[in-house]
Amino acid sequence: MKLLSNFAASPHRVTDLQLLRDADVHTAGALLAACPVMLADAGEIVSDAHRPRLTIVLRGALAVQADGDAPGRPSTVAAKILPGESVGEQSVLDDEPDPAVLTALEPSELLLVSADVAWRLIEESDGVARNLLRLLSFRVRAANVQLRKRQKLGEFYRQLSMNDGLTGLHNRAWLNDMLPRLVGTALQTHRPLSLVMLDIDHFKHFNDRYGHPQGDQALRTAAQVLAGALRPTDYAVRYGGEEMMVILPDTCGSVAAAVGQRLCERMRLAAVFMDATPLPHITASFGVASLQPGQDEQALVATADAALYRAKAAGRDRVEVDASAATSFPTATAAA
Ligand SMILES: Nc1nc2c(ncn2[C@@H]2O[C@H](COP(=O)(O)OP(=O)(O)OP(=O)(O)O)[C@@H](O)[C@H]2O)c(=O)[nH]1
Repeated sequence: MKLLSNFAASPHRVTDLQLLRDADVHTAGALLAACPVMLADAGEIVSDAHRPRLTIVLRGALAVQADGDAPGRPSTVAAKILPGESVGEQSVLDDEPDPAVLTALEPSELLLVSADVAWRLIEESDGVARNLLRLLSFRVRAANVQLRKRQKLGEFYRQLSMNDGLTGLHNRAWLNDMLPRLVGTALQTHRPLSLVMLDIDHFKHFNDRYGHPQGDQALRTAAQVLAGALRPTDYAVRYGGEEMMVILPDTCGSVAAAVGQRLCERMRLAAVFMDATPLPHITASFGVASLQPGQDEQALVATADAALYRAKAAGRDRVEVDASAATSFPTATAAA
């Protein structure tokens, strides 16, 4: 930056400065008189990372870049400071250098006000203090709005990362997070919990014969069958490839076996359409298991998976219920 003059010798007036709008012009003018007016070139960084100070734009414009931007990444402009506006108030108030990076967006004239002078301006005029409070309150409000937007966006991406893009079911990442919690809750509360694992039959053949997009459509149909047949408290997960899982909290083995049967029948009957063209029906094989005392989620999944492969070996399009479902974890009532 190049020194142009001090404020007293510049053509700018106290009344042009928003922060000093309600200040006594003579007192404020006297306090600002010796403050330097600098000329910054377009693109020049004008922030001072070592000293708190107020920077007031007299001509041109400044970009404020958030301090949280990762190095090497294009920075995001958090705010634009126009003639009459100031930046750095908070750094003056808490006596900490401002970590935000200020860049001149065009050739700009800037009034630099040290923390000492800024404090004297505040002490001399209630109007300046009031303007400052209004400004800070506005900024806090704007920051809160930004924060809420980011939180919403974060939640949106979190949801997205927990769902399978093809079927819309929960995905493996969701399962890895949730199943241990569901199992833990069931064990702690002595409530039953059952799993149904299913795998579409001869799906390689389906893909080879009708094409991968048609296979994708069959997977979507299978997911719809699951989603349409479950209670709101149940969960359907795409476990991987053409294998899916249904988690049934608070459900004993005999009920889970009936759910498996119902899903098996609905899968067999479900029509698969690709652009209004009907494709052959699909079937799936199912394995049902129920949580046992002392069992962890991995053992439970392995038990349901083993039952599923017995269903495959027995001819597919059927439900195999593991012995654990017959002796399912006692409900609170049964345990009492
Ligand atoms: N279209 C499509 N196919 C998939 C997807 N994920 C996995 N597959 C296919 O699913 C098929 C699974 O084949 P296999 O594991 O041999 O099992 P299968 O042919 O269903 O035979 P069984 O399970 O024994 O009845 C493979 O051809 C995979 O390419 C997917 O997202 N879309």
